Amino acid sequence: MSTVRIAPSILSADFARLGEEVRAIEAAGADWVHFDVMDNHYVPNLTIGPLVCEAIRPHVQIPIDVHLMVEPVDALVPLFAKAGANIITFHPEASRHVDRTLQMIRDHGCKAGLVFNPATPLEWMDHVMDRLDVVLLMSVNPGFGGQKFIPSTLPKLQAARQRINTHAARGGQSIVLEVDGGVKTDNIAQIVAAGADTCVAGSAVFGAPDADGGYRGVMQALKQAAVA
Ligand SMILES: O=C(CO)[C@@H](O)[C@H](O)COP(=O)(O)O
Repeated sequence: MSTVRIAPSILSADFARLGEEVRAIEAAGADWVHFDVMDNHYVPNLTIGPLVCEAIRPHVQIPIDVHLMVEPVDALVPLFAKAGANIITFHPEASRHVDRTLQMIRDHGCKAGLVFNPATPLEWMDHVMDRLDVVLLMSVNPGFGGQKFIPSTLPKLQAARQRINTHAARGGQSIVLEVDGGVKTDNIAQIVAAGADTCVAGSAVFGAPDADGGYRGVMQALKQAAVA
């Protein structure tokens, strides 16, 4: 079985049963809970905040991976850290001081990461490599679940993987390479081959429940397809 991490995005979960839904994905083998925060300003959609993070925290042991699609960023960092987030990622163009925001996240005891939209250049990474725990490449434009994977993400993943490996070869810390948007059983192998070690999947997971309402079947299918 593959060692790729799967982080189901609860954007596609049943919000009326969120506690049950996150317990079900953990029981099915999910590695992280991916938690999409949208502010109707940086992105057109409006979703969930620290209160919901705090509410689901007691339901799972696995890390909560908070993806901030908000502008500005900094005021939310302490709130999500207090609400039980383990990882906080943000878009560099949404923060006036990227280095400071990364450090702030780490100072609050969370892993820190940058998120790159399809048209955001990877050069944003170069001067903050030593502050990064996660690099998240968006393979759709952020704002909505259920969109189609943008193929130009594949060479971009290879380029990000090269930067991360070069950094590690020079004695730097290890950095997770995560991809988000349109990940399915029929493209996950290519995505992992291009260098991703962590895949967010929203509609692919929550849109394919087992007969008992769990998600073991689809989680297993994604992990198996990742190494096919
Ligand atoms: O952040 C986002 C969208 O902005 C993602 O996390 C999506 O929620 C992933 O959903 P699918 O593309 O897997 O349905």
